[in-house]
Amino acid sequence: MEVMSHSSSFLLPAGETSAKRYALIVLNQNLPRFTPLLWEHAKLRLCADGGANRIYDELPLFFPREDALLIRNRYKPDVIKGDMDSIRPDVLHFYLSLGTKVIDESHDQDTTDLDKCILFIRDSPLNQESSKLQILATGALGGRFDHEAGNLNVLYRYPDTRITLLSDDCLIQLLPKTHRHEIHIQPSLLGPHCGLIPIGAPSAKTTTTGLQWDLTDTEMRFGGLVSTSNLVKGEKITVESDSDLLWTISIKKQDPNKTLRSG
Ligand SMILES: Nc1ncnc2c1ncn2[C@@H]1O[C@H](COP(=O)(O)OP(=O)(O)OP(=O)(O)O)[C@@H](O)[C@H]1O
Ligand SMILES: Cc1ncc(C[n+]2csc(CCO)c2C)c(N)n1
Repeated sequence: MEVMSHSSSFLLPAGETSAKRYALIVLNQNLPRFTPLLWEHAKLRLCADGGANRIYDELPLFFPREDALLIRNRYKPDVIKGDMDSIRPDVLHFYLSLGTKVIDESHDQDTTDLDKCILFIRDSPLNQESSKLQILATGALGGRFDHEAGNLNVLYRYPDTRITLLSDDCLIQLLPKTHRHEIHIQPSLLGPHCGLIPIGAPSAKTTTTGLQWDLTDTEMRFGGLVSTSNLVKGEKITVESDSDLLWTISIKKQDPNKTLRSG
């Protein structure tokens, strides 16, 4: 079975990481503190409908000494896509005037704005077969539970696309059962709390290394055991399972001597 390697180098401060190729989707929730860093290194920047209000309102707050208009001009989304029932008219007109591509899919009331943005990225010419874009989505957790469940559902809907859901507190990725997984942790940024959750279907056998409570051919199911409040022990975790699992790990609060922001 092939190994899939995971690292969260996109959270490393500028200059401390090798090439990163990802698209960023800003959802309609408070911007995590590391949004400016993610924005600056993204190959494509999208706002899902009301996510544009967050960029407009909240990004200038990261730079209190700078002029808000200058910041809004500097942090211009490439695309705003969704059913357009949450973006404010003033925000829409502002980004239209800057040349942002706006895609109104109000006719589709069966898929979420996050779904719509993921399809745009998958079809983008920047997403090449030889070098696929990862997708990072900010504000995916810690809000309305129906939205959170819809956000988790996109991980299962597009299992061949590397999607990371982010909040200020944690990240979530899907570990498809088709691969063995090696997860590389930057201990200064991530952990120690983590979880492995068989949300789509039960797992008859999951085996891990590198966790405080490792699993050895262990069964997991809702209504039985799911691995929450686990702890990472080192910098490398391995996971093998007969079922797709959600992997989640906590994001450390900012070290006052270091900044996750590059601006
Ligand atoms: N409270 C939340 N918690 C988690 N994710 C959210 C939340 N609010 C929005 N999102 C995410 O941001 C995307 C855009 O949000 P937006 O508020 O524009 O959606 P919407 O479809 O207008 O929502 P509503 O169900 O309120 O009509 C959603 O598709 C969802 O992925
Ligand atoms: C069974 C079912 N439940 C809910 C919706 C509503 N819905 C799902 S995604 C979406 C768009 C949100 O931007 C809306 C309104 C539906 N269509 N079908």
